Amino acid sequence: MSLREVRILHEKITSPNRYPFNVPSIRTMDSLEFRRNVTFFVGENGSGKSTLLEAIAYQCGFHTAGGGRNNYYELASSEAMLGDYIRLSWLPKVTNGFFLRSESFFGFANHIDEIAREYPSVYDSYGGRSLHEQSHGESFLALFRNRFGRPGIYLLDEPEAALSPARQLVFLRIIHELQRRAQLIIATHSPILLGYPDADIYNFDASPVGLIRYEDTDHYQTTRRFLENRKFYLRELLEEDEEEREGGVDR
Ligand SMILES: Nc1ncnc2c1ncn2[C@@H]1O[C@H](COP(=O)(O)OP(=O)(O)OP(=O)(O)O)[C@@H](O)[C@H]1O
Repeated sequence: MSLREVRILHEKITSPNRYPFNVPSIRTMDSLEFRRNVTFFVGENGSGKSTLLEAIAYQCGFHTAGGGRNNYYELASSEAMLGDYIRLSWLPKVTNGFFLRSESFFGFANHIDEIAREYPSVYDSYGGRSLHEQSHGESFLALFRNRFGRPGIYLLDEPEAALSPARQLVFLRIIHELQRRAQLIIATHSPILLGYPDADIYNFDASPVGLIRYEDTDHYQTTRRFLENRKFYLRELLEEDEEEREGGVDR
């Protein structure tokens, strides 16, 4: 583990009411400590996980649309608006690694195809063929298996997006191998990935963001309740919906 802490430089912020400084998790955060090789960010949609992860990627010098230090490509890099307002503390400093954003993976695959026109051997790092010739989930796993091996820091934003539950379990093994020589920070909604043992989970729904036990996350509790008693759960959910509609205002 080498990234020890991220600190928000509140003293530099001049427009606290604007994005990203007005996001509650960011507004109330002084610093986050990284104590383990695997750290998860969990929280509702819009709670600020990607905002912070992107800012960390920016400070690492990774392309903020996804990729490593050497992957500069046309896809407009998102501005990582928080990037200049955080400070990272390292021991030791690492420069190697990868930032994965599921939503910009398509652009990344194009970029690799372009490189391959001149250097076909680039595919060796991505399962031997174009990422576009593999299914969404296959291409993710090809990237994880082939490119994620070296020591460094891996910042992953919802890596489960394309993976079936069985492949998420395969991915857990990849995480397990990788964390022996690398640090991973993963924003996720997957109750399977979150179950990885010996990880810290930071809850972005809390103000300030704090550690949470796996079993206390909404993701675990909601999934568990659903799976344990699906019929009852659905009846409540759907009937509530009908009652709301019946009692609702006519449009
Ligand atoms: N470029 C932007 N300009 C203004 N607001 C933004 C911008 N990007 C994100 N936001 C807002 O900031 C908040 C945090 O967004 P962020 O993407 O960090 O959430 P998240 O926790 O990663 O969500 P998800 O789980 O849905 O990916 C949201 O309310 C979002 O609408």
